[in-house]
Amino acid sequence: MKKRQAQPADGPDAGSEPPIAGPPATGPVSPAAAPSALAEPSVPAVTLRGATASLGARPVLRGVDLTVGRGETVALLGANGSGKSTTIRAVLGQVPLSGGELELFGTPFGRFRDWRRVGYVPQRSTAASGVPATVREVVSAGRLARRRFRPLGRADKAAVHRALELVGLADRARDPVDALSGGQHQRVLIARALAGEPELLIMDEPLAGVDLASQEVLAGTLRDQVTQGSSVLLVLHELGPLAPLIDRAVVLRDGRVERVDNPDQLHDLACHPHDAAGEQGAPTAPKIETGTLT
Ligand SMILES: Nc1ncnc2c1ncn2[C@@H]1O[C@H](COP(=O)(O)OP(=O)(O)OP(=O)(O)O)[C@@H](O)[C@H]1O
Repeated sequence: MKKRQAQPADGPDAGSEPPIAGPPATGPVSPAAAPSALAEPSVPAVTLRGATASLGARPVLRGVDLTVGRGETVALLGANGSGKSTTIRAVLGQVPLSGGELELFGTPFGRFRDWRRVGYVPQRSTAASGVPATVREVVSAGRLARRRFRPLGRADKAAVHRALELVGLADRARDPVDALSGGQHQRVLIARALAGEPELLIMDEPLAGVDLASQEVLAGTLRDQVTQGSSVLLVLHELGPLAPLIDRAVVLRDGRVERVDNPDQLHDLACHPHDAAGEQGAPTAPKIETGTLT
């Protein structure tokens, strides 16, 4: 099935800021990559090699290797505190690496400017609740990396509308975000990321605290993105309705990759998440230890 070919992002409105995530922290960067890597669709969207990072004095990432290929959907799993959120925050430049290498679309992080290619859905608890804005205004912020400080054009407004339709909230566009339920709020954040038409979508626990209806909307939306060739990196506590979309699950433990599960193992985990052994006593897939849903 799939996939949309990744387009090289250049041109006058190419975004240069991280996606609604504040300025990236500075940190060591890998050696320069060839400029042609930006135009090379086979180059992974994300490459982390031996990434280490500390929060305060505490070493949190202890040598993480992670690759998200073009059109690939990778889930980060692991117990509470294993370093999942820190890993994606490192990919976004919010947590500086103390060692190792990070490349986005083949470009060393320190030289990466093309943030319009990246969409980010933060954990819902860190999202902008209490902000006096309408649903459309929040979703429009997803075009900022493309527009910088210029007003939205027709294409921007169409992209915002499309994103709202994708998450089933077009009829709520004028409502204040504070008038929405938790699950609907999560859908707004997803629409904000989708409005930027990213090639790489990064999501931190998109299912946490989300009702079944919104989970299904999310699964459908993600399927649509993947079909178009987007790459997806997401933190999950359980695979749930997203299981069929996931190509690889990278399980973290104590800031390191404990193991990587392929689609067959994922099928077992999705169908028998709590079975450590099959009917004959033969092991199926090792159980994924997850944190609790918040
Ligand atoms: N600001 C901080 N300062 C110091 N330590 C931190 C900070 N934020 C997180 N940590 C610690 O870093 C470790 C990894 O945290 P992280 O949020 O990446 O884990 P996680 O796997 O996403 O956990 P969860 O499933 O609970 O969201 C944890 O031990 C956590 O206590």
